[in-house]
Amino acid sequence: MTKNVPEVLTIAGTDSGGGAGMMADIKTMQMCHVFATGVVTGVTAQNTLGVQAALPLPTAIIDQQFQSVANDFTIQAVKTGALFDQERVACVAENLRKYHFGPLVVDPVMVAKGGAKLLTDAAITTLVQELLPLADVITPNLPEAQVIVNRQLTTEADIWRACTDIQAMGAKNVVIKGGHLTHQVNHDFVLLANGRQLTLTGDWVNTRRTHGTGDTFSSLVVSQLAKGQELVDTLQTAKTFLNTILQDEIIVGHGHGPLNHWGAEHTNVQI
Ligand SMILES: Nc1ncnc2c1ncn2[C@@H]1O[C@H](COP(=O)(O)OP(=O)(O)OP(=O)(O)O)[C@@H](O)[C@H]1O
Ligand SMILES: Cc1ncc(COP(=O)(O)O)c(N)n1
Repeated sequence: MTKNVPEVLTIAGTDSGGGAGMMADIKTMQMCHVFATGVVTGVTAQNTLGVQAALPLPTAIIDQQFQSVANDFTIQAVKTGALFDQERVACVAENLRKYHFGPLVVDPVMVAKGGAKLLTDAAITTLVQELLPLADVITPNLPEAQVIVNRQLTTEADIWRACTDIQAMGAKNVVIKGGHLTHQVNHDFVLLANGRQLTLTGDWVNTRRTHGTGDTFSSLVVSQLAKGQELVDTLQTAKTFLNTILQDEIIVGHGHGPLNHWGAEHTNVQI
């Protein structure tokens, strides 16, 4: 028996600890039954306790990976994760303008859970000017949204205004993940391209095993879009998937443990 499967691309850094970055992306994509390809932007020596070292890759090998993927695969949706610095952000944006990979989800990763920087301050302007206008969906968490709009976001009204401002910068659909708003509220704020606002809600899960939540969320969105699911349904699926797997912990590592990507198997989460 032969069959076609949707092909997707993640452009991200690796995590030797397996819980975040490209590793979390591929695990999520695998669970969604799409075929994952990857352009590695940099390598991190990392575990659940933190990031011990990071090495951005030369742009020549990033360019070559794009070319290798583009020459052989029919990519239906693509996401970006950790891009490290200005040079790599510009390189990725240039390649995304050159090749047509379908809907682009930009996860503007800036800081790892343990506090290590995964994007230099100097790269923020390049990200806003070059990558953000290409995004069909952008998924900043609250601290990332604050950096993008360059002001504190305290109230829900502040967050909705930030969604509008980020949309005005060129991203079509904006999702500000509100997990960092307080430690009990778990709303994500969505401003769709047509101006409609919606809130994704879910119970707060009291766990410290949250390494890779952002990567998993954006990878779920990319995978479901590649399979043809509508954006609103896709976002709701991503939220439910995260909520479900956060409640089904696996004991791995000694710090902020990774998610259990099998956790939605045998549940009614449809992916
Ligand atoms: N403890 C939790 N309980 C329930 N949902 C959570 C929890 N932590 C994160 N989420 C959800 O997971 C999704 C990813 O959000 P989060 O804010 O963690 O992303 P992030 O900070 O970008 O992640 P990362 O630090 O991995 O890049 C959101 O929908 C968020 O509400
Ligand atoms: C290579 C890479 N990409 C992304 C993250 C963010 O994930 P988290 O904030 O959960 O540590 C990370 N830690 N490492």
